[in-house]
Amino acid sequence: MNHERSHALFSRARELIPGGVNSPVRAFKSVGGEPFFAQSAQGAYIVDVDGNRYVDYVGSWGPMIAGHAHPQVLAAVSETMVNGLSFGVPNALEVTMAERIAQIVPSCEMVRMVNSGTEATLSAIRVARGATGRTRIVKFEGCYHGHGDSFLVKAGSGVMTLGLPNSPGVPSALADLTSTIPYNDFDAATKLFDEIGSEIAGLIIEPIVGNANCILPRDGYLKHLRELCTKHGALLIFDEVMTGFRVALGGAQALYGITPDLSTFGKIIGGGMPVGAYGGRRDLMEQIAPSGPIYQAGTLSGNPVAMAAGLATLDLIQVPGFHTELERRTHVLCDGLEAAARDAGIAFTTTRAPGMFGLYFREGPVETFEDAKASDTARFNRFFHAMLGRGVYLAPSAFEAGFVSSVHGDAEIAHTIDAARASFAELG
Ligand SMILES: Cc1ncc(COP(=O)(O)O)c(C=O)c1O
Ligand SMILES: NCC(=O)CCC(=O)O
Repeated sequence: MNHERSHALFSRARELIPGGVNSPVRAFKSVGGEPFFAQSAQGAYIVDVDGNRYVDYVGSWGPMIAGHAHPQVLAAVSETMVNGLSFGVPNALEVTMAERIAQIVPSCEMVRMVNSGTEATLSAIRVARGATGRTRIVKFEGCYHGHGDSFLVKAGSGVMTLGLPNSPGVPSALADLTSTIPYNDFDAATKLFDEIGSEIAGLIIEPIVGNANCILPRDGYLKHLRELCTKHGALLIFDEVMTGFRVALGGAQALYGITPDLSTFGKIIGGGMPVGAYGGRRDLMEQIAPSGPIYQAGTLSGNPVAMAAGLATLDLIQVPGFHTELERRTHVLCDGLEAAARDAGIAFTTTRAPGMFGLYFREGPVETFEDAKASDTARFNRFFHAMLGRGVYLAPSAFEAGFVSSVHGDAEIAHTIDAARASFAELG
């Protein structure tokens, strides 16, 4: 594959943009090599500036659940943009969006739109602190909630990939207020709440962890956390920026039947435009300015074009059976990859939730962050490049979930499994 133009762009980018990228996970740091620069993307495919075409399992890190450049989403954007790109006064589409989210996710009795997942999570913990009058936050090792100060403590995603789980620049006075515990460890949560439960404002969790590869909750684990929060007067915050509208229409909270106090969203509800949202119990959300004293704001929040793209995407995924089909495709892909690895005698396993998956170069099961870290990442890196060379783009890190969209059809999945068969054979 020729990557001449991408290489030239990356050289220019590195002169002026730190690391050549506007978000670290794009830099191919851990897998090695250089990122490709996108020219266009359509359906399940992304095409680079050198004309190479890849089946895309990153999907812009989550939003493209209905495929890239879906005609209905593009039409909604074009129809909306001619009326103006931003108003700075309320518009009808943001009301429709709030109604839609509240209808799909019943725990969100009220919703506030923001511009990224990071904004959603940092606003949610501000509400948790403001409403409870407490300061401590609990999170889980390997979970990523965006780049807010309070979350860059033993975080996943790029910070973990780059070995920077505790970022410089976060004052220790603030980081010390974030306690981290191992995901899926019932006793660690009980013990922490027994010790400092009365000081905990909120516990934030990726109900399915997608930023330390892909780790599913053990039976009863989320319920256990719900009970601990209720008992100790702390708020349970589900960060559904990744899982929301994906693992089920109503997100992980619908899949597992748990009601959080607050939820955060992003990615899919923007349909590829910059969007985030947070919502939850009415009594909590009413404490946000201007109805209450907890301040949170945004020049571009509720942007009409972003709302239009998000609503059009929600229209596409609200079709009955959408998520069942997404789940089926995820299984076909993961079963195929496991079979190919078995035939090649490679220690390999997958984890799956509807529309998302994890790949591990080790035997299963994978249930904890420690299990995920025990994957042979050097092998993953070689596999990543072997797949890329065969026209399959996986997340460029052993610690990121992959995404399946509704337009990853039989042909794309079959191509992926064939590519994996050849790639596994090369790994030896
Ligand atoms: C679970 C989770 N929360 C929060 C974020 C932050 O979202 P954003 O990158 O839009 O700020 C991400 C992804 O980046 C995420 O996966
Ligand atoms: N799972 C990782 C992300 O979704 C983050 C994308 C980014 O930081 O660019």
